[in-house]
Amino acid sequence: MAKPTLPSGAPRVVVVGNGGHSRSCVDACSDETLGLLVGCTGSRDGEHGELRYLGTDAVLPRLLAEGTATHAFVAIGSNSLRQRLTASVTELGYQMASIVSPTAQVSRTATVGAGAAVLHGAVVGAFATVGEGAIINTGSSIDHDCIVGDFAHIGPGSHLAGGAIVSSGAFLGVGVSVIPGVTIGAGAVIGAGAVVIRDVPAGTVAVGIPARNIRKAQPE
Ligand SMILES: CC(=O)SCCNC(=O)CCNC(=O)[C@H](O)C(C)(C)COP(=O)(O)OP(=O)(O)OC[C@H]1O[C@@H](n2cnc3c(N)ncnc32)[C@H](O)[C@@H]1OP(=O)(O)O
Repeated sequence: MAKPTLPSGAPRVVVVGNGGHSRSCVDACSDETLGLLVGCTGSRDGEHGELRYLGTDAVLPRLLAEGTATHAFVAIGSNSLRQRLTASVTELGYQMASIVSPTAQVSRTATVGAGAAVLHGAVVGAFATVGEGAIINTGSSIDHDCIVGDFAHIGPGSHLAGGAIVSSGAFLGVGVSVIPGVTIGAGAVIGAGAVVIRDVPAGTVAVGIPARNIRKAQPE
């Protein structure tokens, strides 16, 4: 990626993770909103496609100490791993960057937490809240007054109607619809294409139309 000219005080951001979700996040970055992307860490050497690979996560303390990076963005699709790595890089002393695609629409009355990603074409409605480290994936929408908890993931093309709540660490697969006012519990998993019309308990897998609880979610 060509290095833009930025003010000397601009955030210097290392992207933690170099898999598919990382590629989507970097594609949704703009230099104006994020700062200078200095490269990525991860386990798959040289496979990011866009960012310079800086090594495994073991290089993170050095990057911070030498001033190569000031901020981190954890670009990992797994909710639990993203949460653990966020805790680790925060402990190291990194500030957390968040990503909002220039093609996303975020209401001026909405809040987007540190470390969150709002990807291409997503819509975050009036007075909605996106928690820390949450993912609002490509083409999804969360309408007015929705709450998406910390480290939750709203999958591509999923839609939350007004006032719906997706609790911390929950995952909605691609193309899920949630009717107004429903609460999805912490760590719940909602299968692709489901239509959720009633509350889903924490730690439960629910699938289908209407969504039915099929089992307990396994720890990731
Ligand atoms: C950018 C990105 O790519 S973001 C990532 C987006 N990822 C996704 O959308 C993945 C969403 N994942 C799913 O939908 C998965 O099927 C899960 C998590 C719901 C369940 O996965 P598993 O635990 O492996 O379930 P498994 O495949 O064993 O299926 C269990 C049962 O549920 C059914 N089932 C599974 N998923 C669904 C679904 N989405 N809708 C309806 N029924 C389903 C299966 O047919 C099966 O039924 P049966 O017992 O009658 O045969």
